[in-house]
Amino acid sequence: RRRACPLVSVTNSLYKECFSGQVSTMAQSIKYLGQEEAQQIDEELFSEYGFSVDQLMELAGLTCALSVAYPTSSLVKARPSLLVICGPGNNGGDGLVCARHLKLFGYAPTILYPKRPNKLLFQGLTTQCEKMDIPFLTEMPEAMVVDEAYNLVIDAIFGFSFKGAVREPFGSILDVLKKTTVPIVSIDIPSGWDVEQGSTDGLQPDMLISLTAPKKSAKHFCGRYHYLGGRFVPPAMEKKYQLNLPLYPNTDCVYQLQ
Ligand SMILES: NC(=O)C1=CN([C@@H]2O[C@H](COP(=O)(O)OP(=O)(O)OC[C@H]3O[C@@H](n4cnc5c(N)ncnc54)[C@H](OP(=O)(O)O)[C@@H]3O)[C@@H](O)[C@H]2O)[C@@H](O)CC1
Ligand SMILES: [K+]
Repeated sequence: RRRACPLVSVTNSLYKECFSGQVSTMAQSIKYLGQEEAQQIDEELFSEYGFSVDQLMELAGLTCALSVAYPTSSLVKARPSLLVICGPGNNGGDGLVCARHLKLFGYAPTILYPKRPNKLLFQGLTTQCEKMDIPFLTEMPEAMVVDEAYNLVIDAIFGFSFKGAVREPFGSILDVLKKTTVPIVSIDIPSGWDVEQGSTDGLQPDMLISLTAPKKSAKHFCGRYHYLGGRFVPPAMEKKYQLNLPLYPNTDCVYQLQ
């Protein structure tokens, strides 16, 4: 059983105050996306709507940092240490952006980024983190070490393009994560889960941050906090895919679904 997550409990109570009475009714109608539909929307944002990957990745990663760090000034003073584990695709890119913003918010992230794509985008994001004095680990620590050294793990390993059996080195990393007790925050999909079916013996994160819209596997999420982020969907796209997104309040970029 996982320990209570002090970071997210504060976030939760604040959001409850803001949204009491509205959450369940509005959340019911949100569309849960299948894998192909999520990929199609992603592709269309770039091809038809003119967005660039790094633009949306910045917004996605910022949303994730905001979800973790929602005004918690006392925790910022304590400089909680976090482990951010980044995978080889865009989910990993979200993790790098998230780590950079968390550092700016006063947290002390450490990154594990074992498989780095040979692309300028990811090289740039890595350099930005290095220049912010965010340390990079060379290997995944044992579960006991993770529990002692970090207050929170951010899972940015796989997103909506994950398929099939987990390949190394990520199988071993996920095995360690399953043994840890420190709270886990998963970006978009709990890594290792089938994007639509979920997983019965996989990671059980405490927080899930769904980007753009939740994926079908999110129906199997049993953790405490489910946030929606990615407030960048143009209304015409929302209408076309009948996403039925909730109204983000004011200028907020995070919406609590659960
Ligand atoms: N529109 C949005 O909402 C936005 C979405 N964004 C984010 O993008 C995410 C989707 O990104 P994505 O398409 O790059 O896929 P993602 O899952 O990160 O990685 C694929 C990589 O994983 C690997 N891999 C796959 N299966 C594997 C296995 N079994 N075992 C081992 N490896 C496996 C695969 O490797 P390969 O098959 O190439 O060897 C490939 O390298 C999305 O979830 C969200 O977080 C934001 O950034 C921007 C706006
Ligand atoms: K993930």
